Amino acid sequence: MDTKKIKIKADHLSKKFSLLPSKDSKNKAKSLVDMNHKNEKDFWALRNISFEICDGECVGVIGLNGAGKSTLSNIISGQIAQTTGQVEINGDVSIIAANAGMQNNLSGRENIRLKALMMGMTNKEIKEKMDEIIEFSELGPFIDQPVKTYSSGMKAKLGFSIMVHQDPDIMIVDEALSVGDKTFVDKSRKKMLEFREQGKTILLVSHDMRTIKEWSDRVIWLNYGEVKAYGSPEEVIPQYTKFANWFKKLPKKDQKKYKTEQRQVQLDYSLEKLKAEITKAEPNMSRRDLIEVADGLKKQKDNHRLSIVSKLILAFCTVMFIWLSLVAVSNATFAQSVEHPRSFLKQRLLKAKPMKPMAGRDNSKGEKTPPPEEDKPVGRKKVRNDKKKASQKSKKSKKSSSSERSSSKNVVYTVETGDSLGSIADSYGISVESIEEANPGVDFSVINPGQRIKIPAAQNAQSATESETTQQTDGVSQ
Ligand SMILES: Nc1ncnc2c1ncn2[C@@H]1O[C@H](COP(=O)(O)OP(=O)(O)OP(=O)(O)O)[C@@H](O)[C@H]1O
Repeated sequence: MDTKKIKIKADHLSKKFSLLPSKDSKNKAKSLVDMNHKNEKDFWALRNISFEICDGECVGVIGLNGAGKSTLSNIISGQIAQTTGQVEINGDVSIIAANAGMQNNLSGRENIRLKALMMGMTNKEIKEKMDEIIEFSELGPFIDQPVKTYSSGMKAKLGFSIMVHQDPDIMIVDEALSVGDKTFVDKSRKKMLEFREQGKTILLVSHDMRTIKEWSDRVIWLNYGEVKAYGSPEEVIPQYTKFANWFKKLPKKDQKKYKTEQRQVQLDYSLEKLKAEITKAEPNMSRRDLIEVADGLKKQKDNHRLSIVSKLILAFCTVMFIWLSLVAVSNATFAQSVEHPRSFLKQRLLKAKPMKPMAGRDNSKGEKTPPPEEDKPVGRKKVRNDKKKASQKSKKSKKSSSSERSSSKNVVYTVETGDSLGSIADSYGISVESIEEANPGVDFSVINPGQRIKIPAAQNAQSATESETTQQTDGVSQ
């Protein structure tokens, strides 16, 4: 009985990338309004991949350029997420790729620190291992230079040194053995051998069949995103070599035709095709499992597009943003705008009548205010900034309030939306200071709709007189 533990298990793994539309001017204009990315094309870099890798195994991954080898190693190392399927990883994974995994703007030393922290090493452990890692990397004084200045061989040396000192359970080596110089490659191989003897798992991505043959217990051959073969090196390598030789011997135009056809298959792939493949390969799958697969795939469907719920949330946020902007530029409070949305919108958008302050409710804090006092009637005249409008307004309101104004009592004015202290003072033909004096202790730095203000008696009477005079004049002229 095989007692080996499964270290990596992939089930119906797929990876879909969205290809951006070509950048001609027609597409550029379209892309600006293409919120749902409808012009983007789906490209399936991996399609329905399933395999298992056990404890202590070294599995080689081979295939032509663009076959999906790096995409697969990036999914297994957790750098990118798969589109469908499951990946089960039992243990810590560390990846060394010739061209990936480094922060290019950081120095070699900073990258060592960053990776060590990501692996959960403490500051003390990092300090203890730092010199050892730097020495293994052979980078000498270059360790403090930004990684973007390194050659690919130098990057591989740094990556490999970090990885072997992290001591992971699963090591992914993506083309890293082919870029260093011979002494470094020999040193790296020795470390990998030690690693293997400890019964750890290695995923080795390489174009070099000799390296694959030397190291691998099993080989996965990927071709344009799908597994063409998975088995012992003796089985798979000859099949792949035969295919690679056939491909190389094709005339250039036939090579191009073959590539175009294969890429088209990757573009035409879909979740429906994946589902059909799964049900065909596993006809005895239980109804429950089938539903699970179908549900899982449905969830992944169009995952880069906005769902209905997201669209609704987006629409709601947009409306709220516009509404709050209108509230911000008006003198109304949010509560008022919501309670009287029509008059608020009329006032803001159609520039019609100002919004009435809410009866019995104060302004900003939404606190209750007492209703207007009947023995001290509230001035309901429309306040305008210029004196002419103010006097016209006085005329209009004469019938309702001139007698009250001409009395020697104080008038109480209820502030309306759009009023300022200056405009109120103007409309009564009095000074701002006199209003302030008549309302001791009131902070007039901000006035709110619904706020009640005493208008001083003397000037009030004067305002009424002026108002009446204006009316008489008007009467003569008519
Ligand atoms: N981010 C991405 N967006 C769109 N397409 C991508 C992306 N990453 C990879 N691809 C495409 O996915 C396919 C597989 O790429 P991948 O790098 O995995 O191939 P590979 O087998 O590692 O190639 P190579 O041997 O040249 O390193 C390629 O056609 C590539 O263009």
